[in-house]
Parts: sequence; structure tokens; C-alpha cells
Amino acid sequence: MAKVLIVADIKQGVLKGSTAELSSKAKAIGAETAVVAIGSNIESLIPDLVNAGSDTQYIADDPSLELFSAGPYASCVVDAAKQFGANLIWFGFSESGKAAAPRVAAQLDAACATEITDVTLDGDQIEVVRPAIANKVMQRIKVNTDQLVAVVRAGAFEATEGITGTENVVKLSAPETDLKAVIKELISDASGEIDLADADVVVSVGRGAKDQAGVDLVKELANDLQAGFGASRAMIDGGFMAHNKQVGQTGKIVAPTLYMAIGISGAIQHLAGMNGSKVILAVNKDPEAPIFNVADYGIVGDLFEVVPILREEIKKVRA
Ligand SMILES: Cc1cc2nc3c(=O)[nH]c(=O)nc-3n(C[C@H](O)[C@H](O)[C@H](O)COP(=O)(O)OP(=O)(O)OC[C@H]3O[C@@H](n4cnc5c(N)ncnc54)[C@H](O)[C@@H]3O)c2cc1C
Repeated sequence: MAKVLIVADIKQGVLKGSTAELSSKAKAIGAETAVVAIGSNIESLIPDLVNAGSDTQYIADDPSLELFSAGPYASCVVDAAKQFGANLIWFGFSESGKAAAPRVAAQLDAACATEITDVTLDGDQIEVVRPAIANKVMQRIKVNTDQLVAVVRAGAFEATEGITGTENVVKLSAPETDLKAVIKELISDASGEIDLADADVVVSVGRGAKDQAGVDLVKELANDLQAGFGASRAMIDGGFMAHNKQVGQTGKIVAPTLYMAIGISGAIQHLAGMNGSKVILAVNKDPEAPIFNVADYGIVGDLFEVVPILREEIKKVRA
């Protein structure tokens, strides 16, 4: 039986939804499922880890693990993987996952794949699917090792409703301090705005908004929907939005329930960051804009007319 070890995604003491999504996929392929949780004061999360679908919980709880640091974090994952006998080790999509996964693979002498969107097992043979060449093609990769460390693309798997597991806690000892790099402090975005990676709805603005007044207009729509507010690179390069708001190949990858692309053409580099969204709505005055090829709903029109109408209609529905 395949054994999947899932690395719990914990942010500011809260277990993120990706853990249940990954457990659901592990169960769907018939694997035994364990989770490794790393941090400080995280024992209270054990019920959440069970409810996210794990049958064994490896807990590395130590003050030295309060701030993410790739070296010690990877050591904990390797320790859990060895104890569990995992042949698949999955990270949810996050900067910390991307930093730790290759270290874990190197220490285990395992294969490593990032941004996987699917995984299949045929006996011991592992196969994964992942995008390549800026999402122009999907690769199907046969893994020639017994063990694979993978970072799963945001939104690739869905959580099964009512998923649960069983409590079987194994405590891990804290690893030696990684003297090569020690994270001293994490400085978060002080704007107080919703983090794009966590948002259930994302509204993004593109060059069609022209100037700051246009950006502000689209931002009102995002505020109405309590959505994350993102942008195409054109608006970042134009100085209208901060770099951490860029969606795309060289920005953030998002997979919300609803993505609204307002005045965005749909360049391949932008699509690479949002085409995993469950529902995509696009507003563009050009009916030939490539964004309409990926949109579930498209409005051909001038955003300066469409956005106020959308805001009015949303208000009516909510009233
Ligand atoms: C290596 C590399 C990496 C890149 N990484 C990224 C990335 O991470 N993210 C990213 O977004 N881009 C990225 N780009 C840039 C990308 O190629 C595009 O240039 C960029 O996405 C275009 O942004 P845009 O759609 O806002 O602008 P445009 O392509 O100029 O499109 C503007 C759209 O607005 C429409 N429009 C104009 N006026 C209105 C109106 N009044 N109402 C409604 N619609 C209107 C137009 O019809 C047009 O479709 C990258 C490029 C390179 C080379």
C-alpha cells in the first residue's frame, strides 16, 4: 500500500485548507495517510490535523521551530518520512514548501517534482502531471525512484466533504539548529489587505484600467466582495500596485473559487498564475482577448461601464 506523508501548511497558528485537499487525494488513490506538523505551540492543532484526514500525526513542536527555516524544517520532514516509510511526500503550494521540498528530496535521495496537478499509482510505479514551458504543455512524468517529494499546485486537488482520520500522534525531536541560515523575523504585509494566496475570491486589474482612478474603481469591486486584489504585471511595472500583488508566472499563483480578470488580456504568463481558479470571469472590451479562452463567464464591454453595474447588481443580491 502506498504511503503518503503530507506536510501540514500552518500559517500564524492556523492549519490551511491545502492539508485536507492533499489528504483527500491521498485517500482517493488508496494510500495510507500521515501528516507532519512543524512549529511552536502547535499541539492544539492535533484535532484539526485528524479532521483534515490524517491517520498518523508526526508533531515537531519546539520554540526553535516557530519561524520557518528550510534546513530544520526539512530535517523534521525527513525524520517523519523515514519513520512512516513514506513513498510519497507532498507539500502544499507555498514559498516554504518550495524551499524545503528539494532539500527533503536530496536528503532522502528521492525524486522531486514541483507544481504537480495530478498523481497516479500503478503498483509501485508513480506518475505525475505538471505544467511546463510557462503552462504551454502538461508533462506526464514517470518517476524512476521509489520515493517522490512533490509540491502540489494550488487548487489541484479538492477536499472531500466530511473527510476525517484517526488520532495517532508521534512526537518528533527538534533538529539541530541550521547554522547556515537562521530566520530572525517575518515581516508581513502591513497593508491589512487580504492575502491573495488565501483569498476565496480574487479580483485582478490590468492595463485596461489605464490609470490610478481605474485601479481604484476596480479595487472598490474587490472591497465589495471582500476579495483579494491582484494585478497583471503591466500594472506592477506601471507603478500602480505593489509587486506582491502580481498574479502570474513571475508573481503569485492563485486558485480561488472565483477569479475576476478586469481589463486583462490573458497573456500566457498571467494565465500561468490563475488558470487553476474554479470559476473565471473576464471583463474586456476586445471580444478576441485570449482571456476569454479560459473564462467561464465573459463580459465584452468597457470596464468603466461594466464595473459600476457589477457593483450595483452585487449590492442588490446582497440586500
Ligand atoms: C518572462 C515574463 C514573465 C512575465 N510574468 C508575468 C506575470 O507573472 N504576470 C503577468 O500578468 N504578466 C507577466 N508577464 C507580462 C505578460 O506577457 C503581459 O505583458 C501582461 O500580462 C499584460 O498585462 P495586461 O493584460 O494587463 O495588459 P495588456 O496585454 O495590455 O491588456 C490590456 C487589456 O485590457 C483591455 N482593455 C483596454 N481598455 C479596456 C476597457 N476600457 N475596458 C475593458 N477592457 C479594456 C484590452 O482589450 C486588453 O485585452 C511576463 C512577461 C514575461 C516576458
